[in-house]
Amino acid sequence: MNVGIVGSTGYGGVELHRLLSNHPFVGDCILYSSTLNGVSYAEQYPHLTDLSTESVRGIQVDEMKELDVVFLAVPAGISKEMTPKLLGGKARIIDLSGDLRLKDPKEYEDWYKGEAADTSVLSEAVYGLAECNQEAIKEASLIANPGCFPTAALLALAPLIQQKLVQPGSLIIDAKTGLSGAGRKPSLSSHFSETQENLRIYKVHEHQHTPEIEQQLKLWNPEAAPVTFTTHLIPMTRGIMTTIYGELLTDQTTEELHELYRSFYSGSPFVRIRPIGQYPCTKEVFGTNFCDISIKVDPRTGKVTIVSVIDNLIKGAAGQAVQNMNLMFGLEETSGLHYYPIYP
Ligand SMILES: NC(=O)C1=CN([C@@H]2O[C@H](COP(=O)(O)OP(=O)(O)OC[C@H]3O[C@@H](n4cnc5c(N)ncnc54)[C@H](OP(=O)(O)O)[C@@H]3O)[C@@H](O)[C@H]2O)C=CC1
Ligand SMILES: CC(=O)N[C@@H](CCC(=O)OP(=O)(O)O)C(=O)O
Repeated sequence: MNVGIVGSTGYGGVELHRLLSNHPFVGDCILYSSTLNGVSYAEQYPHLTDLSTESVRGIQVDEMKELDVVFLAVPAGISKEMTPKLLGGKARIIDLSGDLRLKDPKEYEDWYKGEAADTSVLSEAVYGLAECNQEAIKEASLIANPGCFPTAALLALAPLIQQKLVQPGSLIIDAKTGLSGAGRKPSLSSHFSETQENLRIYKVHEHQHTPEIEQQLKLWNPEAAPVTFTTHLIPMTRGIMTTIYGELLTDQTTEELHELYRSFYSGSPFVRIRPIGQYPCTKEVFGTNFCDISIKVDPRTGKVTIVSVIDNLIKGAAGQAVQNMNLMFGLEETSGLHYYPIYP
């Protein structure tokens, strides 16, 4: 398969390049940039010296349409313009941005503060939460790859919500992220002096991933209600942890819920349900496509606590995109994604 990466100079793009360069079924991997043409990729990323011999090319839509897959690793606001130009060609498209995830254009306008993609494009886009939407993903020509926080939160919640075991409206999703989630372009809030030895809450009740989480919860259970979702910046490069609290509707024990989760994810090679009493940390999934989950009931309060961790650049972005590509092309779901976590 021949693939292209738009936004190849960004963090999502360089992670896609790493995974696709080591993928057994990928041939050419063409690197596109909106600002550079003919510049060596290893010059942009010196850790690839003698490993990457490619140069970055200017965006060429006609050429991209003839590839097998085009990954759009570009900021929100770009792919909604680019996707209509690519649709109808040979290439299947996987968009890593938030442009095509929300089905209701009004939701996009409210949360992303910009004009939504055309409704015909939105209706063609399949939400690429790989563990939960496989049949649609296999047939899709356009994938809206999930956001990093929704991936961690939704995988942690899927069994509970689908089984209607928690009080709708009681859910609190408390998330922490490393700084690479903000992309390569530096800003004041990602400045070393502003972030090291510091912990900061941000976008309180305004995070653009809130409607994405709620949209999927409602598809699983029409009675699902708005969630409380908060995000915090942690002085580390990669990793997301979500700690989720919800009120149980029945007297479930930890053992029962643990068994439910194990059985729900028994066919999912990238979701690891931890043994009872063991809680995952971000380092234990660093550099991999895993999502590790733990669950515990508090009989005193009748509440359940679920913890999930992912590597934001892999399961939260490039890795899930490659997993979706594998599903779309009938390959083993794990092709090119067999990495052990880098530890310590
Ligand atoms: N970082 C993460 O953990 C995650 C990111 N995402 C999403 O993935 C996408 C990429 O994120 P990330 O790689 O972190 O971001 P970066 O800022 O690191 O990279 C984005 C790249 O997009 C390209 N770009 C910028 N403007 C344009 C434009 N007008 N037209 C075409 N290309 C443009 C730039 O490359 P050039 O100038 O060379 O064209 C840039 O390198 C974003 O939508 C992000 O929200 C999703 C999940 C997790
Ligand atoms: C640390 C940091 O700033 N993370 C970003 C991650 C969001 C993202 O990647 O954007 P999408 O909406 O395209 O998924 C944030 O919280 O907004």
